Amino acid sequence: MEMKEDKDARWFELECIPKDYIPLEENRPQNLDSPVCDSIPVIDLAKPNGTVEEILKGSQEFGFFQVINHGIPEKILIDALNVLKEFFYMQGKDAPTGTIPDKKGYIYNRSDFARDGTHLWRENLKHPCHPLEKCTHLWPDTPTRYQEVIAAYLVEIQKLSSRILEMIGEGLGLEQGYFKNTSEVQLLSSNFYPPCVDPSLTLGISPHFDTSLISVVYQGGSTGLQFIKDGEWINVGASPNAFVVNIGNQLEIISNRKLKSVRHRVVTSTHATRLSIATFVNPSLDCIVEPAKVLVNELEPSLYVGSQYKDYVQCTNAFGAYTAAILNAMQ
Ligand SMILES: O=C(O)CCC(=O)C(=O)O
Ligand SMILES: [Fe+2]
Repeated sequence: MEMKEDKDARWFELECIPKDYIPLEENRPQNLDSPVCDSIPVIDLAKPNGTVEEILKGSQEFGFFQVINHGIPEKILIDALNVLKEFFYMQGKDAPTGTIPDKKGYIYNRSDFARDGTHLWRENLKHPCHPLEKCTHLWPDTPTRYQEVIAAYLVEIQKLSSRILEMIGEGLGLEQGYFKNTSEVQLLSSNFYPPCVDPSLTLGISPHFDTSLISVVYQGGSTGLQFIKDGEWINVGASPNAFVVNIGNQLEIISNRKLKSVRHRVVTSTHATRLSIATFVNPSLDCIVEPAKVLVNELEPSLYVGSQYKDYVQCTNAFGAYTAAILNAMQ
């Protein structure tokens, strides 16, 4: 995506990287020449057969796959990227960070902290999305189109993610509709990663696992997302109309580890800006998450103790630094 680079002098006129953005040597991105993975499945959802098997293969081997021909109108995707781009451009140097949602609302952060205390090379906007009708009006209202455009985007993500979860359920041998009333598109997290003069010294997002069932990411053809495979960082390819889907910890539990939640990160680029929209499809807060009964037997005993998703979120700070505020806003 073309981005004009006049947004914020704090990001774009930096010729050397401030010390507090540089992690300890062992936490820096090593080997930035990692290969682009051509083996993670790119699944054509318009195909009549074989998609369930491909989705399962991607989820077992890599924890990642992409989907194309998903039927979501391109305009909805482009509008969403554009309105988020405008939102990020509007946050001035002096904009307050860490806006805590009061009841419901949103959180905007610039250069938030990685676990080791260094700053990440990104800006981030996060907000609850469920139930949609009840939160739309509490999201940013500048740009003025924000709420309308993002709500339209999320309606499509709800449909797409239900379809994908249904296929995953089928592949695992779960009863039809297993996820139907127990999963929600709960959170949106959008990231703006400006170019960086030395990508070997910074991280857009540090290595992490997602705490979702699945995460659905639109990256508009940009690069930077990497996942780990056999100890090596692999780039997720950039196809403009594809969604990247990855398996989160909750689905790893429900599948009794047949599907893998895989560590991933975002690296920066010297020339390209990355804008991504991650949506987290999570269990409803009061769900008890445990391995599905049909996947547990004498030969394959349960590998996890069940726990309520809300407790899990609370105990692991699953929604990031503002988990308590977001949880509060969601209840
Ligand atoms: O695609 C991205 O920019 C990173 C999204 C991600 O991994 C996350 O928000 O958990
Ligand atoms: Fe993630």
